Amino acid sequence: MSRAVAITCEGVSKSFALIDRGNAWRIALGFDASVPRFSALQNVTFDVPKGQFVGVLGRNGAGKSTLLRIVGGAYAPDMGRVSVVGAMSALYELGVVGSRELTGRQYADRLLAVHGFSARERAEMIAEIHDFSELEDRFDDPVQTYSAGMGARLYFSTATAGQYDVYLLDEILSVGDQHFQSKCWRRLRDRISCGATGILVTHDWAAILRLCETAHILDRGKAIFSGPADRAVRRYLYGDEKGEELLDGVAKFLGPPSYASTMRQGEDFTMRAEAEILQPSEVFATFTIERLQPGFGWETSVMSRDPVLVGSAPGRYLVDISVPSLPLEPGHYQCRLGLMLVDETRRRVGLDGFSWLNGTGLALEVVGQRQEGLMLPVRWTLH
Ligand SMILES: Nc1ncnc2c1ncn2[C@@H]1O[C@H](COP(=O)(O)OP(=O)(O)OP(=O)(O)O)[C@@H](O)[C@H]1O
Repeated sequence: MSRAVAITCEGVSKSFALIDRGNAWRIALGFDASVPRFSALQNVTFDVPKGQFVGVLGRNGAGKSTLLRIVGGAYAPDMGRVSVVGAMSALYELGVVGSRELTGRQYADRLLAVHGFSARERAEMIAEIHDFSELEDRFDDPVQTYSAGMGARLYFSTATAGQYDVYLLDEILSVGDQHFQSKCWRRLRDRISCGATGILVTHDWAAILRLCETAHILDRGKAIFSGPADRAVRRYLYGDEKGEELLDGVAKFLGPPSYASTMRQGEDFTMRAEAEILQPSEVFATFTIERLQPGFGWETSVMSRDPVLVGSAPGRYLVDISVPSLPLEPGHYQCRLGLMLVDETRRRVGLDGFSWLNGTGLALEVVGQRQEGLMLPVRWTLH
């Protein structure tokens, strides 16, 4: 069954005039046609299904923000078509743009009015924005007296105060301090869980993994990759989908490990791998079980505390891992198993491994009753 599409971007291209001192006067006089142009986006096509967030990755100047602005209607494309279904909130930049002489309160009121909220709705929302932004007394000071972080907090709080169908987010994750960032994440998750659709433009690939199922990579205005977010991140980080750079020739696994890829919750989990040390050196192994919680990110569910010494002399070694009474709730997980060196500065140097990041993740499905045997002994006392 095909899913409803909320955002369509079809064959979108955009160029900008290359302005320099020599030709600025031509633009000023409206002779744009004689000014050389530079192509910022070329024939970009993608859809965003309703209820999904997609990520857009790319190096500086790749065209990410231009694309987002075209989707949001701030720029008109030279060619192509964009359609967005539903009410939209666009967070193009973190900071307050225009109207800096207004107070925070007046600014929020104006932005909400632009989005069509009635005076009554605005009054309620402004109280909530005041609270969420934590601007306290400064909310009634002119925006031009705000620090960059305060401006970003005002803008984020206002642009996400209403429940919109579509969110366009440009590098929103650098908003304010850690405390405020985690509030922003909570709010976004809240909106997403209510069925919002969106596009997240960022250099922060971990944020893409937290929020998006699919992602696109732009390179000099062209979409060079579209696919699952983890593959896009590998490609963005490493230039191909192979993944992490590993140091060759020290130690390696002799084939994939053996383990049961489907198991019942509470059963003993075991995994066996064979490794070979090729050069005399202390080789360690690490093991984690993780899962991607859409909207929350990768969470580590089981982790061996420290890297474990496999051996130091060349030869073959059996690596056995066990997790008694696997304490995982039903769901789909990924196991990561790696070999590494730990250098004198305690930096870990990867030698070989199985990881979703390398495209060699070890899938694990846990079946059983949700919550069965996993209840923490929490006691409630209500006064
Ligand atoms: N209004 C504009 N006028 C002229 N050139 C522009 C304009 N907006 C963007 N550009 C140019 O278009 C190209 C793409 O810019 P864009 O801001 O979309 O890139 P980006 O991928 O978002 O980059 P960054 O990661 O650095 O924010 C850049 O070379 C930029 O200089």
